[in-house]
Formats: sequence, structure tokens, C-alpha cells
Amino acid sequence: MSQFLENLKSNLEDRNIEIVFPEGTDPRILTAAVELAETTYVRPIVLGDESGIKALAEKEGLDISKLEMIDPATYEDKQVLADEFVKRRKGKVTSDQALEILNDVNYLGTMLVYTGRAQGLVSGAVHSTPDTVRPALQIIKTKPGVTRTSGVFFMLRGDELYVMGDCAINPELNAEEMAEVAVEAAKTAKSFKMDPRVALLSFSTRGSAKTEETEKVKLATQYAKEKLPEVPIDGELQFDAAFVPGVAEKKAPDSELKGRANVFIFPSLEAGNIGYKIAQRLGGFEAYGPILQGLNQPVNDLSRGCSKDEVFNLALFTATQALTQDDA
Ligand SMILES: CC(C)(COP(=O)(O)OP(=O)(O)OC[C@H]1O[C@@H](n2cnc3c(N)ncnc32)[C@H](O)[C@@H]1OP(=O)(O)O)[C@@H](O)C(=O)NCCC(=O)NCCS
Ligand SMILES: CC(=O)OP(=O)(O)O
Repeated sequence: MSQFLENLKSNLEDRNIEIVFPEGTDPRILTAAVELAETTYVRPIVLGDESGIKALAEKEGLDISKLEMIDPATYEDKQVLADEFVKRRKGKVTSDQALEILNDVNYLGTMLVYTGRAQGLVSGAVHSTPDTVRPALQIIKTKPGVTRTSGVFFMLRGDELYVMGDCAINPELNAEEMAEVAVEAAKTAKSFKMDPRVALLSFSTRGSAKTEETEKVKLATQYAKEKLPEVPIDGELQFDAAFVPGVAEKKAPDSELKGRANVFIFPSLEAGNIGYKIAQRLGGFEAYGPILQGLNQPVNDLSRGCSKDEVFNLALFTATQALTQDDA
């Protein structure tokens, strides 16, 4: 276990942060929830068809006696949550539609967070990213001053730790939006006690190519530096110029990152999602996320390819965000 994960655990000791797991009928989720219920870091609340969860527990030999379970079909407070949902959606749904929508575990779970019955949510082992995050975009919404949420991964290999984004949310980013991802990623890294050194990535370094795409990254770098002058930020850089000191010396000798970036901002979702999966599957990194940044409360997605250990650890990240939410 890396020192970073050990530190997350020791900061969460005795905190018992309530985290909702909408996908209680998935074996990886249920196993991780049972393991978390044995800790004092997180108190899991598991959603799903109660008989399905019990059958799965029996099949997997899991003791679910310490789990709080909510079956959307029979949940007694559903009408209360539906009324809150109608208010939050401001005329976009009727009361009947709200009750129907709350049969969806991701909507129900997100409403539990919004109404303060839980402090965070982890989902996406079964559902796609759009189905997982849409309720959060509609209900939790972004913090004042943040226009768009974005998704970063914490990439861990031994004691190596990097942040990569946006790997999950925004199919297209203009220069202002890319700058916002960089600024939020620096803040996310800081909230996990990293010292961010941010590279805005491109296929070009210091104008080695000049296209609409490279100009966008150049402009995004300028905006990000203006917003966060105290953080080392540089772009447009190719990955090697951002990460390998010897290459940085050749391609960008003036770079304040000096080839030692630890927060990598991709110019598009295609690059970001493909890039993190290559680092994970070919590079042997553990990938935790996508962690949604800039939201009012922590809601985090999983890859459908996740393991039960990734579920367990993403819950630690989510609980940490819940603890540090007000400092961000
Ligand atoms: C994130 C995503 C689902 C949003 O799409 P969508 O639901 O069609 O978005 P809409 O434009 O209909 O907006 C729905 C709501 O979300 C909000 N929203 C959309 N994108 C947002 C963002 N990036 N940040 C904050 N809010 C956002 C909208 O403002 C809107 O709010 P409102 O209903 O209160 O007005 C979509 O951009 C997407 O599919 N992204 C790619 C996800 C993916 O597959 N990633 C790869 C695997 S990780
Ligand atoms: C983050 C991500 O790529 O999610 P999935 O693998 O579920 O599409």
C-alpha cells in the first residue's frame, strides 16, 4: 500500500463519513462496502433491490449485517426526496415524474447527498459515465465561480503520484474551459496535499507546430497562469517535454516545470480518456477516479472496468473530499 493511501486512511480514522453506493447489486461494490463497514473511515449506504443484495451476499459469502441498505422500491422517504427534487429542478419535472426518476439508483443516491443524508457518492461500476454523473450535474451542480465540472484521475504507482484530467466529462473544451480544468486540477491536487506543477499538453512544444489546436493550449496556459499565478503552470508542451527533464532541456529550456510536471491537462477528452487508460493498462498505474472537481459536494465515478480495491480506495478519496470540501 502506497504512503499516499496510508495517509488518506489515517486522516479518515474515526470519521465514519457516510458514502452512498447506488450499485449495491454489483459484487465489487458490495464486497468493498462490506470491507469499508469494518473500518472507521467510511459508513457505507448501499442502494438496490434488497432481495438481490441478500442473494448476492449469500453467493459471495459476505456478511452484510453492518451495512445500511436502501431499496428504492420501498424507501419510506422517497416522497420527501421527490419534493426536494422538484424544487431543485425548478419546473423541469412534475411530482409524478420525480417519483419515477427516483427509482433510478443514481438519482436517488445523489438526492441523499444533496439533502445531507450522506456526504458523498461513488457509482459507475455498472452505469456509464453519462448515466452516473448526469444527476450530479443537475442536482449537486458546480460551485460558485466554476462553470463546468471535469474528471481527474489520481494515478499511483508505488510512491509515484500524478493527476490527469479531463479524462471523463467534457467532450470539447475551448481555451477558457481547458484553463478552468487546469486551475481546478491544481486545487484538487492541493486538497490531497500534493504540490502541483501543471502541464497543459499538446502535440507541440513552444510552437513546434502551429495549428488551431496548439494555439488553444497556448491561450489556455496564459489564462490558467493568470488565474493561479502562485502555481507553476506551463504549456503548450508535449508529454515528454513536461515529464522528462532531459527532453525539457532540449525542447523547452525556459520551462519552469523543468520536465517535472505532476498534473497533466489534456487538450481533449479523447486524449485524456485514452491517455489515462494507457498509463493504467500498459504503465501499471492504479487509476483512481474519475474524481469530479468543482461540484458543491463529492460525487465520483468509477470505470466499469474497476476492481473492488479501486471501489474501496475511491471511497477514501470521496470521503477525503467531503472532509476538505469547505477548504477548497
Ligand atoms: C457529461 C455529459 C453526460 C453531460 O451531457 P448531457 O446530460 O447531455 O448534458 P446537457 O447539456 O443535457 O446538460 C444537462 C445538465 O447538466 C449540466 N452540465 C452539462 N455538462 C456539464 C459540465 N461539464 N459541468 C457542469 N454541468 C454540466 C447542464 O448545465 C444541464 O443542467 P440543467 O439541466 O440544470 O440545465 C456529456 O457531456 C457526456 O456524455 N460526456 C462524456 C462522458 C463520457 O462518456 N466520458 C468517457 C468515459 S469516463
Ligand atoms: C472513466 C471511464 O472511462 O469510464 P468507463 O470505463 O466506465 O467508460
